Amino acid sequence: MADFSKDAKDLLQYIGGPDNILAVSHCATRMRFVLRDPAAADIKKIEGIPAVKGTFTQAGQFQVIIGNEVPQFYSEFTKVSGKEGVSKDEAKTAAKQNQNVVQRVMSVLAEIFTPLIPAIVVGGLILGFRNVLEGIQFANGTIVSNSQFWTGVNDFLWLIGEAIFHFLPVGITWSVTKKMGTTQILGIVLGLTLVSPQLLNAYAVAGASEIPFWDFGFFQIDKIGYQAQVIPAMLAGFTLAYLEIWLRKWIPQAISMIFVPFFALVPTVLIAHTVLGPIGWQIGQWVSNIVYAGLTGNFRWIFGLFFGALYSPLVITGLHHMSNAIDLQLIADFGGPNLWPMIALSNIAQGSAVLAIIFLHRGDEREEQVSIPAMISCYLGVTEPAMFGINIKYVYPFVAAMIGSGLAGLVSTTANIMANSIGVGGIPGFLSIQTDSMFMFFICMIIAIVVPFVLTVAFEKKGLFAPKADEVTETPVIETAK
Ligand SMILES: OC[C@H]1O[C@H](O[C@H]2O[C@H](CO)[C@@H](O)[C@H](O)[C@H]2O)[C@H](O)[C@@H](O)[C@@H]1O
Repeated sequence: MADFSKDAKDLLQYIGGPDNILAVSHCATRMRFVLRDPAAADIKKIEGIPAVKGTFTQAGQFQVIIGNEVPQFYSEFTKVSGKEGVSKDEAKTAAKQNQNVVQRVMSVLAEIFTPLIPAIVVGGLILGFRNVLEGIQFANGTIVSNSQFWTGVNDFLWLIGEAIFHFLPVGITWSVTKKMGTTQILGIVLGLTLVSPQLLNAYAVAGASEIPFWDFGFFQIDKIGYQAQVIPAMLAGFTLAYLEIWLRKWIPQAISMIFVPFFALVPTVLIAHTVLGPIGWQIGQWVSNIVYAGLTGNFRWIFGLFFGALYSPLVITGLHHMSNAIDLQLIADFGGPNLWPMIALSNIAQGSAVLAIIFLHRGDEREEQVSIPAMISCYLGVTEPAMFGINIKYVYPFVAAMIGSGLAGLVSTTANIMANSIGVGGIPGFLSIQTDSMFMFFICMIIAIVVPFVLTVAFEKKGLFAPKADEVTETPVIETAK
């Protein structure tokens, strides 16, 4: 494991010392700071730190790209700086930063869904494996129909798959309370009330001859579950969090322990089952119907082309995780996401552009220390080390990857490629693809590997999209928001 103690100390010094840090956190590959005085950070020096692959400012956050080892770096940084996490005041300061409404919505979605990804990826692999066990027809039937052992495995794995996908509202309401800094256990309880076995399962609603209800004499409330639903859970989660924040302002400290949780949770559960749930379900269906129509309509190839090409620039902004909200709604409504396969292809395309750079610059040991791990990381679903360490630096590999990804996206939507779930967004991504889409997904993978590779080689040879030599030596600074 790398020793980051010196790099962490240097970062602390160049960023302006502990007093200049209002908040620090990290995501999959970056340290994210809210700085008191952003001008006090010496960007040139920070980018000279060996562990740092680049910096940029997005939506008021100063982000320092470290790569996959960011959790270790973060823990070292918290030791040397004594700074950890985000306090309420700090969060307020961060919220005041210059974000427009769209940016705010996207970053909120990204923050809520990022903590859920590890579980969703496990779920995706499980669904893919179960698909092989019970979905593929061999000459004498499926694996499950021929083996008690594999039937047992298949049933057992659904315990985990169901927990991840059907009980997803619990993860969402928990994540909302975590993001809002309110009581997380209340978020978990609220989520459980949306998927409780006392309710009619969401998947049984369409075929039910009658809907059970709570009978209050002069009015009734339907007992409907919100299994796998995203928007009802988000609406309920935010209602709970804002109600709790509001109650804390009014209820005296001495009795807040009893009254705040009670008056936050009970009304929220009631509103969730009367208003927010039905409305949220409807909105969720509209969103997924619109996206699904875009992904399956006559012009789906254009949608695929643009989404494929533009996904990696979206990753640069850090707002890409909001796509998980849409994919999860597509899973709930259509049994699988058809947006996510393009995400996996885009990540593969970035890795392939780096592969071309490794080939073109073979023998450059210094660069290979960055490029080889970055390529592996891309092929396993994390692209920032590749993009910030190599592709954006040289520009033409990034353009080549965008073109390759756009073409792969075009083919993916044209062929209606569908996944079982969100999976590992790289080469292992094929494990999460539905069996009847598997062949075309392999074709798309070939496109996402070959096109960026060939174009990167061609662009370098022809000098196309290449920055001037003196610009390449600098690690790029990408300003995506002022
Ligand atoms: O910012 C980290 C990475 O985020 C995305 O990948 C992660 O989420 C994907 C689902 O949206 C999942 O398939 C992948 O395995 C995860 O690593 C993004 O696609 C990556 O480019 C990015 O590096």
